Amino acid sequence: MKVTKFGGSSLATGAQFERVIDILNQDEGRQVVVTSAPGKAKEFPIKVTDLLIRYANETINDEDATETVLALKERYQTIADHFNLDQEVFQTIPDQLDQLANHHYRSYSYLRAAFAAHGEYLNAQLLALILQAKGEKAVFVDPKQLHMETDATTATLNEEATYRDLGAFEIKDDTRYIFPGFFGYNDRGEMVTFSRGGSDITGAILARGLMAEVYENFTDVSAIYAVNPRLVSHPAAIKNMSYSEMRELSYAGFAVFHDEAIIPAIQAQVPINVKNTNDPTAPGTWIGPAEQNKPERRVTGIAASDNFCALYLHRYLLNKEIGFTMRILKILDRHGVPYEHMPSGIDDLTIIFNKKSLNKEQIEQIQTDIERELSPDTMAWHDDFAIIMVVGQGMINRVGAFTEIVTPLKDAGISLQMVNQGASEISIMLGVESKDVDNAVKAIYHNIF
Ligand SMILES: Nc1ncnc2c1ncn2[C@@H]1O[C@H](COP(=O)(O)OP(=O)(O)O)[C@@H](O)[C@H]1O
Ligand SMILES: N[C@@H](CC(=O)OP(=O)(O)O)C(=O)O
Repeated sequence: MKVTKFGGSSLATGAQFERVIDILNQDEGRQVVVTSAPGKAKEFPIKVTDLLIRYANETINDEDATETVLALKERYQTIADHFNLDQEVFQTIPDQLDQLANHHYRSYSYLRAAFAAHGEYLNAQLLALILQAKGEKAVFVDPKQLHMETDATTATLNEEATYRDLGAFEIKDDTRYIFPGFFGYNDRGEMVTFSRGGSDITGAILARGLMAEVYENFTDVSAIYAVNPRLVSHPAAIKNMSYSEMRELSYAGFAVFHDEAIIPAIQAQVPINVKNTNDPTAPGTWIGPAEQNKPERRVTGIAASDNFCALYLHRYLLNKEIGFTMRILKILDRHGVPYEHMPSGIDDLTIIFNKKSLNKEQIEQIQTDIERELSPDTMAWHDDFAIIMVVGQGMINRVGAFTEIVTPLKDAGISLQMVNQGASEISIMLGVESKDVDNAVKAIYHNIF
């Protein structure tokens, strides 16, 4: 049995749904299907999830949501019309959109989560209705088996309860099960979402919990490329790579696959195959254990993200001072702020944060506390910090790899803010100013590939 996830671009229009149904019919093993919400298409420049977030905000602010609701209904209606779905059968979808605003929610966070989750919730129902209308045995599954913990904004999976329930989920040979991606339920029966792009995570959890032979992830590119195809035209395709390589690359900006979705696949050793809905015969990219996925080249991929900010600290004899780092961690803990990386030198230390993890007020408070409690000689806040991650199982011995990466930056006149060749032997992390990041990635890519 395979778990097959389709991204928003694969389910954006009726024509895309038709491709998806063809793909399902080509392989009886594709029994567990995960849907995203309808994504962007030429005629629809806004993702359904973003429309739902707008609808949620309008509801919270008591604003007129008529236009947004109409736009949402139109997205699902055009898909239903493509298949001449009986209007009476379809009607449950627009009805649920109307009802969303009438429910009671414990807080605005739960309201936002429930609204956002409905993109996939309704799309999975619609796909099941279309398949049923075609005479196929397809059932929509409300993902009650996905148990979520804590509040709506920092939801995590309750692994024990989830994998226990998935272990008991019965799969009949002749049936296709259509699960919505992106959300689960907490103990109180409230919908709670993963972070954006989280339908990939649902697919991976189902692949692990239902012991799939493969986790297929259908998107709109024929492979994962060595560099973002929006940056370099016709980049080298990655035929296969290890779980660890994918995790580092997706963490650092390869938006094609969610970085947290690797973990359940690793835990159950389920291979992942990223494929293209619009080019389904292309082999795509395989991701699996390192032993079976030997690298073709020293460098597998180069990812970048400017989603970071950094605090630079300098103090002479920092290396000799016991407890300096511990006091920094205590300050961060006090303000509830996680950090991403903390590379250090003999007298310097850089703390790198994800921009989404802290607000302006926290930034100011952290700096005030560090100034007061640690008296650094220099302290500088970098708001425009980007990270480049050069990743490759083949770099493990690294002889020559560093020169290959850094020389093109020097030649392009790009100043390196930070280099971290830390514990992970398969990656080298570089910090540059955001304005330089695209040119830096292109320069490294063209020097290596
Ligand atoms: N290295 C990469 N290889 C392939 N695609 C990438 C890469 N980095 C970023 N992308 C982008 O990821 C997109 C696919 O991810 P996403 O938009 O989330 O798809 P889906 O809607 O199928 O979930 C591609 O269209 C591409 O622009
Ligand atoms: N629809 C959600 C979840 C998701 O995974 O979408 P996609 O598969 O289109 O990236 C989002 O937009 O974040």
